[in-house]
Amino acid sequence: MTMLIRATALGLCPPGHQRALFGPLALTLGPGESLRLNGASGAGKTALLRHLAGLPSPVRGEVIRKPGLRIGFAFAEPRLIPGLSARGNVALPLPRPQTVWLQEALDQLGLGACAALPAPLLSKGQAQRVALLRALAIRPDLVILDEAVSGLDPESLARSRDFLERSRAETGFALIETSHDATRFFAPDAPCLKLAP
Ligand SMILES: Nc1ncnc2c1ncn2[C@@H]1O[C@H](COP(=O)(O)OP(=O)(O)OP(=O)(O)O)[C@@H](O)[C@H]1O
Repeated sequence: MTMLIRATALGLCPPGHQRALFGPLALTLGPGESLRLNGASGAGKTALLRHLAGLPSPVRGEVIRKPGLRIGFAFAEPRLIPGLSARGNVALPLPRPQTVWLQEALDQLGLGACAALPAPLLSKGQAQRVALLRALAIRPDLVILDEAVSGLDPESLARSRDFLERSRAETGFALIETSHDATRFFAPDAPCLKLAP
């Protein structure tokens, strides 16, 4: 099977730490596969996810990504563009205007009424749903969710779960996720990689 990501000799020993927080460890992820990352606060989950995605990170180790791999990344902190509306943030990474998809997606996540609001006026849970849609908008091969739904109420969580599952059924993306709340994993039965010394 073609691998999306293959990583080896992963490890983290941040400046000022006497010993490694985790590693060495390796992981591979193929199309449509899921992986959960587990570890105490400060274990290095966000740092590892950033390293896998090619973002600046103190984690060391080789990462080979399938050429052209499209990664949709959503963090606990939504990191929306403040000068754009909710709709504008989701539309930003779209390669071309997809008005129908956009409106349906916003409605399905319960964001229809706030779609025109500037990002700074959204609640945390609204902003997290916008960030989730933005991650899915590019039709990614791999979705990385880092505590991405931690602020959602049960109904918003259920809507997000439905939307993510339907998107996944259409495009078959792989998923790596982390959550301190085990009930908030989208793939709770997926293999779990525990980060620990
Ligand atoms: N750019 C960086 N430079 C130096 N150290 C860093 C950097 N980024 C993270 N760290 C350190 O790496 C360690 C792991 O941080 P990280 O945010 O990955 O933990 P986490 O497992 O995601 O924690 P939480 O569950 O609380 O979000 C922390 O000690 C942090 O200070």
